[in-house]
Amino acid sequence: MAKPDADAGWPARLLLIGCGNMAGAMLARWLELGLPAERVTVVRPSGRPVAPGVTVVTQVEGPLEPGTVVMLAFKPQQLGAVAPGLTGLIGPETVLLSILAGVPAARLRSAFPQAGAILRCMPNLPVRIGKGVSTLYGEPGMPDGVWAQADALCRALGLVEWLEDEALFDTATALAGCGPAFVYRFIDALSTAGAELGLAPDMAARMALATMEGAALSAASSDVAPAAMADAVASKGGMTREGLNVLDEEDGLAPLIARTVRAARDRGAALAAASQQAD
Ligand SMILES: NC(=O)C1=CN([C@@H]2O[C@H](COP(=O)(O)OP(=O)(O)OC[C@H]3O[C@@H](n4cnc5c(N)ncnc54)[C@H](O)[C@@H]3O)[C@@H](O)[C@H]2O)C=CC1
Ligand SMILES: O=C(O)[C@@H]1CCC=N1
Repeated sequence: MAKPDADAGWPARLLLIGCGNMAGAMLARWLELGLPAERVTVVRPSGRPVAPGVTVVTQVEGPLEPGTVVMLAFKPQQLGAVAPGLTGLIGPETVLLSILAGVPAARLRSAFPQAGAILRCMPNLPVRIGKGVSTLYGEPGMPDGVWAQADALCRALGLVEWLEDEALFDTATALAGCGPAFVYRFIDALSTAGAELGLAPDMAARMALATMEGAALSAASSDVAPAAMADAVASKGGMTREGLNVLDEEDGLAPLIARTVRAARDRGAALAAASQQAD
């Protein structure tokens, strides 16, 4: 796994505004790969320690050093409440990286008009093991150096995909940001189905998880498309085909997942609206 160069790639200072499930996973991975902990400050209302060497404060304090990367990692609905305390500290030397679902760059720009650069990043939880997906979008005209720094930071977390069209950001969020939750549900459903048909629940859980892991890893290391791999499992006249016939019914898995992803995507607009409140 490529990691950012010790000095060129890691930000001179990294300020996390919020450090819950998602930012916590990102930070843990970065620290594991060598991000110097003393460069990191976390703002969190609880003041609870995050990791050895990382400074934790309950309120953001300025001034920020030039070149500070500020990562917004609280809930989108909190933007209106958090922005006023932060906006005066964000200047032309600050890079703002937002992982807030649904919140458009224009909304961030109106909250932080002085920011040197504004990027959106949509990671997912497997970043913790370097197997995440991060979708990135930068405001037009972003300096190359900022692009490269964000790219390197996120590449340390797994796959990186840049979007040119921000209108697709909610779709990318639904697919990859929310995606792990959908996959976890599938694993659970597979396991439950096995248990309902008589397997011991703990055995079914182990088998479902290992099957998902093996299937995903083999698909990732194969040139064959997943749809064709499914057919390769199905022996002619055998058992798999009977199962696939159910999944492939007109109202089977594909339309279900399409509705799932669409519902998640459409929630982005509501989060964008909520982020406008209390401004
Ligand atoms: N959980 C996930 O898989 C993903 C989450 N995201 C985004 O990450 C952001 C955080 O989500 P989670 O980590 O899941 O939520 P979380 O609830 O685990 O973390 C949010 C954190 O923000 C902190 N916070 C609240 N008010 C604050 C304030 N005034 N100043 C500083 N920190 C404050 C809370 O103490 C909490 O630790 C959201 O905007 C979400 O859209 C993005 C991609 C995936
Ligand atoms: O549920 C959410 O809104 C965030 C965005 C992607 C994953 N969690």
